[in-house]
Amino acid sequence: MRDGLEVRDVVVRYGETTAVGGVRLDVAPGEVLALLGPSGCGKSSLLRAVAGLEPLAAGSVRWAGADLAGVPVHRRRFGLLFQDGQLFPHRDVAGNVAFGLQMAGTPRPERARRVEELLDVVGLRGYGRRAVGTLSGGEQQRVALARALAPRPQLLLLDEPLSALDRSLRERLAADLRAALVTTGTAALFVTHDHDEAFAVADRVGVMDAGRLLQLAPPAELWRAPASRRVAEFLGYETFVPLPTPAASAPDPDPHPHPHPHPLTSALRGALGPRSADVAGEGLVAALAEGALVVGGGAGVRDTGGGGDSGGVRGRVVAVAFGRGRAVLTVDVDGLGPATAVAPGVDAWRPGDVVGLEVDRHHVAVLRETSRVASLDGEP
Ligand SMILES: Nc1ncnc2c1ncn2[C@@H]1O[C@H](COP(=O)(O)OP(=O)(O)OP(=O)(O)O)[C@@H](O)[C@H]1O
Repeated sequence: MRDGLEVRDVVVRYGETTAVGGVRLDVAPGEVLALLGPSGCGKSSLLRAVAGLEPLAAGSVRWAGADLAGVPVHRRRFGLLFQDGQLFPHRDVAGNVAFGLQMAGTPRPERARRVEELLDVVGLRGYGRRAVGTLSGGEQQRVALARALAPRPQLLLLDEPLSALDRSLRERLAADLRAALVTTGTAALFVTHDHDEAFAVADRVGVMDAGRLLQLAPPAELWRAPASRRVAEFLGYETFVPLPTPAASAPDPDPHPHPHPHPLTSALRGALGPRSADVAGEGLVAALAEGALVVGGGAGVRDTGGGGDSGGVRGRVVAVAFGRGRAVLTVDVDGLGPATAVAPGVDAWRPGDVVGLEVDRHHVAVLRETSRVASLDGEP
């Protein structure tokens, strides 16, 4: 018998629409797993099926080895938290947090203790007597989280709980949400379309598309080695550069070695080092996220010549945007087209500048593309 949640080949259908097309995953006790994917990929449907709110067309959902088919929502001991926490407006903060405990018949002194404890966990100590209508959106979601955690659910199911909040609040709350789950040792399944949020909250992230789970891995592993271009795109990789097999490491001696590899190909191979050699072979692609191309040579220095330290990769600035303490440039790299580069200094750059570019390998992943793509070096 296994501990925790086991989702096995779950299918959810709405009439002709297959929203979830056979998903298998586990959530260990105390583990936080995020489901990441675009709107309509089926992540909410999967969450609702685990909750018991949607019938399974096929497959099974088990907790601690017991099949939950036929177990109604309120008997699963799973907590639910949605985008809009839906607090009871006529109860104060403590009354909201105490709700589940009251339903379970928890004695009053223990209830009061637990409410204090939970308000502390979500950073709202002393808020018990406040009317919920006087709270900010972020505070209301904190109360909703405390209310969901109070009855010690075996699993907390969260559907985009932060998406109604503004960005800076979301970032802070994502960190606080993770801390609250870890502190209370609560296993959670967390649905989001925001990769930063998934990375901030989860121990492992599952990337979903069109009702399928494409990859499930810890954030660092997912970031370093996305299984496909589709996964990489969801994670925020935006530019894809083919990496032809270098002549030296090709299985057969290449009758047409590349005498002049594209400077960017060489720079990527140099920056990636053994990572690109490890996965030598056909169809390798480097995926570049924002931050992968960095304007070298210090602020205000333009490279109009041979490239200097940048290994000869040059780009022409097409557009300039402000990026929180740095410039985010759209640069046209010969043979690659438009790509994003970051640069020190927020107002030192103008469209038309030619800049030298370096590669920051922490923002680059190597993946294998099944269909061949044209090479920067002019090889097929
Ligand atoms: N009650 C329903 N009746 C019919 N079709 C539905 C229903 N709920 C969802 N769907 C469809 O199932 C598919 C998956 O929807 P689901 O809400 O699970 O996706 P999602 O990834 O959570 O998207 P979002 O982030 O927009 O909520 C979509 O094509 C959607 O239109």
